[in-house]
Amino acid sequence: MQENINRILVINPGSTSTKFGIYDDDKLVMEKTLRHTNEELAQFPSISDQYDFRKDAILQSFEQEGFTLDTLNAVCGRGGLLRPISGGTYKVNEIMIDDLRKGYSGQHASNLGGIIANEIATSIDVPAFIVDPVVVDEMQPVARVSGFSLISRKSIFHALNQKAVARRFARQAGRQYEDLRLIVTHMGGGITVGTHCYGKVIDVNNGLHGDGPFSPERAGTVPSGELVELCYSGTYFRKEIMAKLVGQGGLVGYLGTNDAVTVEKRIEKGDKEAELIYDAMAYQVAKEIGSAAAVLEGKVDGIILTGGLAYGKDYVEMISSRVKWIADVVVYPGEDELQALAEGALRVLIGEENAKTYPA
Ligand SMILES: Nc1ncnc2c1ncn2[C@@H]1O[C@H](COP(=O)(O)OP(=O)(O)OP(=O)(O)O)[C@@H](O)[C@H]1O
Ligand SMILES: CCCC(=O)O
Repeated sequence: MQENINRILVINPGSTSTKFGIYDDDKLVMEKTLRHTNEELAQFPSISDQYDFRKDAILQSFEQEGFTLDTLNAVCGRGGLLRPISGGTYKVNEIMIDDLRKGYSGQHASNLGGIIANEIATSIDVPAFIVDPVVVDEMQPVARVSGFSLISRKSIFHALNQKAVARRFARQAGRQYEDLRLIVTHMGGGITVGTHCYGKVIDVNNGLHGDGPFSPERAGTVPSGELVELCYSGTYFRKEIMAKLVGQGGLVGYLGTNDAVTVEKRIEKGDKEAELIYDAMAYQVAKEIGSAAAVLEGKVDGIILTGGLAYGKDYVEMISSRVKWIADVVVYPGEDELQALAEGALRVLIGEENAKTYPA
């Protein structure tokens, strides 16, 4: 390998997969998705117990592809439910590892990203980083006020992909991300709608167990009084209610599947319930985009739709037709997360940016 090229291993643990890639600078050399079955993961009581299983799977596959660790200049993982921090690239440190291990803000597969990156990097004495974890918090003060004085709104969202696609939009428009006012909607297992104002996400729904549109497997905002009544009805355990909000909410709760492709097939066959629920999911996303447009006072440079659901042409149309009066709608299906991790690490390795220190 040429001496002036930085080889970076990037790691993105998801709920049902571990994705990793090798980059020479920002060029993809190899990428792999290791899928984990329910049975495989069910043997681990918690996400942190999956650590060795996921790390060994990466290392084994890495070697099978003919790569050796000593060629790496850095390792970068997707960061997890840490303390709220601003966006950017962070060097992994002890406080971070401790927070990731205990799940400072909760349990999420991405908690393993920084831990695995750190272990591999330490073994070969190169730096380990995380980039734009799900807890990136750049919300403006007014967005934090929930209306219920005991609870503040939180920023938990697809920060890595949202920022990556926003930068991609800016590059394609010949502009700087920091000069744009954008609405970025990531639509995957969870759905988050971010209001990006001059390089900061000043408002966003908490897509994990907070608010916003319902999604393939999460309930999003629900009528609060009735939820409280249900919690105290004696019918459900706490765990069951939580599962109905996250994991078994949204499409799963109504239609028994989190797979939008299956839903589309049911609609084609004339399933009216599926049609209504699918349309409701688009309707709620469109309403959230409308709210973001109000936050940006109607001055919006673009609306970006991204994530797995953005592959669905009909679904995209159901949203676009409701919001295209606000600004042009651009669709980037899937996600750019591995590339975003590599670019985040590279910006630091080539001195374009300084790595931030967690938790400052
Ligand atoms: N071609 C397609 N048409 C419509 N929907 C699709 C298509 N491909 C994938 N999807 C849907 O996208 C959703 C999953 O999106 P994605 O893969 O981004 O989620 P994830 O990575 O599991 O979760 P998250 O993005 O929230 O981290 C599923 O509902 C899936 O059925
Ligand atoms: C909302 C945080 C990312 C996810 O959907 O898992």
